[in-house]
Amino acid sequence: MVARTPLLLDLAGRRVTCVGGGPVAVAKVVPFATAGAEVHVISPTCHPDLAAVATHHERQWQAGDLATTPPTWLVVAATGVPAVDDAVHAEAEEAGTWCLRIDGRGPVAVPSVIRDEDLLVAVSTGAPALTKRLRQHLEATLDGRWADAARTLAALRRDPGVRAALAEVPPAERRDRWRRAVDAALDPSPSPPSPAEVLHGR
Ligand SMILES: C[C@@]1(CC(=O)O)c2cc3[nH]c(cc4nc(cc5[nH]c(cc(n2)[C@H]1CCC(=O)O)[C@@](C)(CC(=O)O)[C@@H]5CCC(=O)O)C(CC(=O)O)=C4CCC(=O)O)c(CCC(=O)O)c3CC(=O)O
Ligand SMILES: NC(=O)C1=CN([C@@H]2O[C@H](COP(=O)(O)OP(=O)(O)OC[C@H]3O[C@@H](n4cnc5c(N)ncnc54)[C@H](O)[C@@H]3O)[C@@H](O)[C@H]2O)C=CC1
Repeated sequence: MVARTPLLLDLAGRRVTCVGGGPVAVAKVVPFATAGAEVHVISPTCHPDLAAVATHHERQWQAGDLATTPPTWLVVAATGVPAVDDAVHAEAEEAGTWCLRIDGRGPVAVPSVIRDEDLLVAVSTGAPALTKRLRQHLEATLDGRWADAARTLAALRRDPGVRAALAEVPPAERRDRWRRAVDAALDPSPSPPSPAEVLHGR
């Protein structure tokens, strides 16, 4: 078992290089482009859905391809050709670049994701087919009030008025107000307390 550590990455404006342009590359890399990554594909062929969101270099992988300006943050080894994916992976380790291998043999892997604006649930198991089934099960059973609460509370967390009000109270009181704001946001009663009022201490 590979014990991978879950992290949340902000890829906006960051360089992602994808070696290979087949259907699996599409599934992995289109979401990175949607998240704002600057995606370059190095591959003799490139699926149109990937070409639509990336710069396509129509050729095979060459040693030195990760020495880019700006630097490559993440490389996806997506040829399915072991010798090529090995070469990409080795160069990534040398350069300190994260490497997602679609054959599962790299340090980086993508989870299954349920996303509704500020709410994100990520799932991983040792078996991708089970991961997908669990994601579908959670999606079908996840109550919409969690996403509603996330939307409300994340907006309040960014609100300068709320930040200013909370800056004036000691950390223990701040934590208590957030805990009560969560209770308010999840309160199913017809006229629940307002999370904003709770955070302002009113
Ligand atoms: C390690 C990882 C690396 C990575 O790709 O990041 C990886 C590797 C491999 N996947 C393989 C096969 C399949 N992958 C899927 C589906 C998904 N695979 C995803 C992620 C991951 N797949 C990473 C770890 C995930 C984790 O930790 O749980 C998901 C979750 C996310 C996504 O792709 O967005 C997405 C579901 C999205 C959703 O929720 O819908 C299905 C199901 C289907 O297609 O219906 C199958 C066929 C059934 C099967 O084989 O299990 C093979 C064998 C290929 C072969 O044998 O030819 C390998 C290589 C290997 O490790 O053996
Ligand atoms: N991680 C996952 O979720 C999954 C992984 N897989 C694995 O993915 C692989 C198949 O992926 P597909 O996208 O279907 O493959 P594919 O064969 O359709 O695409 C491979 C791509 O790599 C390119 N390529 C080949 N040699 C190259 C080189 N030297 N330099 C640059 N590009 C090169 C090809 O032109 C093509 O665009 C298999 O190894 C399978 O085990 C399969 C299903 C799911």
